Amino acid sequence: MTDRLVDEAKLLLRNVSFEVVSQGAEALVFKTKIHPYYNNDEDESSYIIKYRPRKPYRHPKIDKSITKSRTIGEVKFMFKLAKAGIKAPRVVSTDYLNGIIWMEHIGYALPDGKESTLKNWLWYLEKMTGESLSEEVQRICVEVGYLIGDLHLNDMIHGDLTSSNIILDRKGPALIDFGLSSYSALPEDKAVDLYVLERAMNSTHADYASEYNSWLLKGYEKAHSDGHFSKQANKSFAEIIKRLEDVRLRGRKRSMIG
Ligand SMILES: Nc1ncnc2c1ncn2[C@@H]1O[C@H](COP(=O)(O)OP(=O)(O)OP(=O)(O)O)[C@@H](O)[C@H]1O
Repeated sequence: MTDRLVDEAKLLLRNVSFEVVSQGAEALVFKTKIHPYYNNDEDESSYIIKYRPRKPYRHPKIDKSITKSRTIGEVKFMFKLAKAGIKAPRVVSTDYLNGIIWMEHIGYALPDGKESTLKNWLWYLEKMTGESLSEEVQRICVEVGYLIGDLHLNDMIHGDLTSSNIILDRKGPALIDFGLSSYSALPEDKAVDLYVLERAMNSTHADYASEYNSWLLKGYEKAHSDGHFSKQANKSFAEIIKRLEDVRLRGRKRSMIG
């Protein structure tokens, strides 16, 4: 399956050598050294190519239109993030008709060779070092919470916050994967975004999730209370947290009913 999709991508990306990074539900992700427009043989930069393949079970016309609108939606969201100064990869180029986004590669290799997603980093610490609750982990979780706070202060919703969709870069944490992103000023939508992350942390980092989640919320609160965005931000934080409690309650009821 993947081989066929990689072959399809090779046809679209002629003369571009790449390695496969991941195959998710929506897209294949490749890493390349090649810049789409200029000869960069001399520089050390890497790029990520995200490719949404055709879905054979969809009518071709509908498939084309879905791929086009999702790719454009993701690219626009990334442009807005850059404009708002929220850390995320910069878009280099897009071929939206073929579902391709070429973007800056961010992050670095962890000592075990894996990409520096928050998940891989926390797992590495959990398994290898016994330093899961260090001051550094607390600082990074607070920074991630602050980043998400900034996202929400700009009325932008990620839609799929997990520890895999946060990459630790030398310049600080950054968000990736905006395939489910949207725009909303509603506390409910922001609370659901936070709840998705809380659930993801609970399932992916079960032993330390309560500490991680409380540090993430601490950073989220800091973004709302340090006055860098607006004076009203504090009030909106209180509304979001109230909503988050409702969302958690609904989540618990749903899991009790099954
Ligand atoms: N700009 C980037 N820089 C570095 N690594 C990246 C970048 N974008 C994606 N990746 C890597 O590729 C993986 C998958 O990317 P992404 O989440 O965008 O794809 P996806 O198909 O939507 O994934 P999924 O369906 O699993 O959520 C990430 O977890 C990360 O390891």
